[in-house]
Amino acid sequence: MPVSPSPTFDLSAQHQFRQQLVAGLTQARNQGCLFLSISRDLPPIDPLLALAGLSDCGMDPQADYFYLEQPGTGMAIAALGALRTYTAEGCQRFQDVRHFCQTTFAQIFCLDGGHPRIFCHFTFHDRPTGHQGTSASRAILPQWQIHQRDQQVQLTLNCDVLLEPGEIDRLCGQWQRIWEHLQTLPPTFDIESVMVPTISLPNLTVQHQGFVRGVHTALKVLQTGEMEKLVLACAADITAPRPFSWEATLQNLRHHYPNCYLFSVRCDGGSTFVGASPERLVSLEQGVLTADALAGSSPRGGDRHQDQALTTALYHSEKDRHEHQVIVQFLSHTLKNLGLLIPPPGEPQVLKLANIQHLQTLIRATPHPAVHLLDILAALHPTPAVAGYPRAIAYEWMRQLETFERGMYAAPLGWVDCNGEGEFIVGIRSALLQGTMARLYAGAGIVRGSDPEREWQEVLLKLQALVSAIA
Ligand SMILES: C=C(O[C@@H]1C=C(C(=O)O)C=C[C@H]1O)C(=O)O
Repeated sequence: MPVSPSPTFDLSAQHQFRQQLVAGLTQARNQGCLFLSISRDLPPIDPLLALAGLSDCGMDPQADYFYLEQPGTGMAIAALGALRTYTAEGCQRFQDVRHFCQTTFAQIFCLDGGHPRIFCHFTFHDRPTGHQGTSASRAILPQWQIHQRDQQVQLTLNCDVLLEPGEIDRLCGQWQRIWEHLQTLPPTFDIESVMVPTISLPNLTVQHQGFVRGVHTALKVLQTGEMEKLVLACAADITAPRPFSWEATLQNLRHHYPNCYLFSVRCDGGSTFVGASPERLVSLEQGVLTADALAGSSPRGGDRHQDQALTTALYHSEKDRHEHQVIVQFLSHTLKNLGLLIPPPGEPQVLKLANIQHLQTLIRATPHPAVHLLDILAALHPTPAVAGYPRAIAYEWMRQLETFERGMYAAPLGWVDCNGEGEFIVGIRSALLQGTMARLYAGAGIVRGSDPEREWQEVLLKLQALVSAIA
């Protein structure tokens, strides 16, 4: 990906932007590139607010978008519009997406420290059936991107190098409108304008019975020793009097779950997928590769004393420690088999969220230049945290015992950049919103010693957290 030295134009002025765009397009064409990427530093803004308002800047309200934020660390990425899209399905889908990303990055000419990213989302199964129109894998080079890290915010525009003069005018006008929009944003979301959630869970008798039946079957299989863990999930459908808003839902979630990864993406069927996941699958940033082992759960206590008692019980629970260890071992072995160096993982920590707490171990590894992040994804997904172990057997049982299609639930979602760095999270604690309808997902890991009713309570806790945030 060729990169030009940084010019000193002030991109906020439209005529200067035009000059730089035209010069950049020529340079990009001369280098044989197909795309140009221009970036500009922005003053601190709220990236969610920025994305939510971009549709007022002449963007198609149905345009593709992607949002990922971890409020606690100040990381946020928002992308809008699709310049190039790729879809794939089948067992080679991660490798196919890697090939698309590498080819696309090689065709981008980056002006002025530009840092384009490709956003990717996947479904849980590599050939989903009967799902809501979402491709098994989708990778998008966006038109617009806002990236925030350590208080630094950057706006990036990606465009085709073969723009007609009329299209250049249109793009300059759009840049100007977006620039003005970002300048006039209030510093934070106007909480008054956020729709207050008023929905409650529907009657879940059928799900409850089906789930408990599934757990009993799983326990019998676990007893034979043929399987060590199975993750069973369920879906709850909700209808609201007015259409759901992913922006309002995210705003509610970011208040309750600042330590989680908040995400939302438009699916290719027109629905939106939204959630607050505590689980990173894998990230590679500044040369450090990290994968999260997250499993073993307990509710939070009503007061400090009770909460501490629950934390201690979780930490020392043989059943939860075993459930957790299955994942630590799986991640460590899989990364080692890919040729990565891994220091021995430490003892688990307890990750406390608003309503639930989990055992968590961060697995660090030294990346290998020949192993792309998407190859790591291919090897890791689905981990025993969301499928079970051994994977093939867990898969069979999951398909038999779950009566709904997982879609994007529990599947990877994230981004990669031209240096091969990126971050993927696991799309749990999530919902699919389509107009006035929402489908909420939640699951729990079953191991020997699991109690069916307690596991159902865990699922219910996760569903309740979601239902109290969707708006
Ligand atoms: C499957 C889910 O969560 C997973 C299951 C957990 C458990 O059973 O303890 C904990 C975290 C996640 O790995 C979900 O939230 O839907």
